[in-house]
Amino acid sequence: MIETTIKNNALITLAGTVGVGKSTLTRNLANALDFKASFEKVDGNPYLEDYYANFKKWSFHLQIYFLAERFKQQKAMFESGYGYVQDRSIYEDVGIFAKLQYDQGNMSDRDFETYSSLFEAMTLSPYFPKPDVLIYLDGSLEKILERVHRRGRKMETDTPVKFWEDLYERYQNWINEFTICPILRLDIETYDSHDPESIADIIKKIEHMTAKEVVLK
Ligand SMILES: Nc1ncnc2c1ncn2[C@@H]1O[C@H](COP(=O)(O)OP(=O)(O)O)[C@@H](O)[C@H]1O
Ligand SMILES: Nc1ncnc2c1ncn2[C@H]1C[C@H](O)[C@@H](COP(=O)(O)O)O1
Repeated sequence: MIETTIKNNALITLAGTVGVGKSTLTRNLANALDFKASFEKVDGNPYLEDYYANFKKWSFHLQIYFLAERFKQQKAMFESGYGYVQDRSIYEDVGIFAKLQYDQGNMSDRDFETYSSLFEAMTLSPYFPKPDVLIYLDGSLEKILERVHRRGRKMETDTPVKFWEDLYERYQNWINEFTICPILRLDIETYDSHDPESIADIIKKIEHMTAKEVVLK
């Protein structure tokens, strides 16, 4: 565990496209800070494989499932008083994934409106505070695809590269418009998640971003 000035009830959220390294960094940052880690569960997701096989049929079901999971996750974090590193933000679900499928005609107007109003109602609840910082992981698409293939989830490696290119481009646009909380951008070529010095360096950056303003008397 590292000595830090980051408040022990902080919420640090990681964002970035599939395979960029969120789960790995979430785990290592949480360990170093002695924070809890909140992961997005892929194993046991009842829709994910069907979704990749048929976006049109399963997009709405999958999004509702992710929202429900996210809600339970947020509630658990709220009730335990935070001190969490969170693997992926809810803002990506709606702003990137659901929107992508809607724009490509895989979610109807009616389904997208139902989904969006549910999302808005949820985020108005006290379970959804703004993160203290959002760490955005970025890198070249080539490097990210290499990681997706190394990890080897078949449903992802079988998905045409066009989908990953589209997702990647949407992420670039989304983060440039994101204003909900402070953003720490990290280039994945500049750190090693398994190296304690890299993690310490990232923690220093978070400290700078979350430091309270010093009031001079
Ligand atoms: N800093 C890193 N250097 C090299 N490989 C990494 C690094 N971080 C993650 N990986 C690898 O990349 C793949 C995707 O990482 P993961 O953390 O599962 O990404 P995400 O949660 O963003 O989908 C995994 O095989 C993981 O071991
Ligand atoms: N909201 C989502 N819609 C569609 N697919 C999603 C959503 N959230 C996550 N996913 C997918 C993308 C990956 O295949 C897995 C896990 O994501 P990862 O970035 O590897 O943590 O779920």
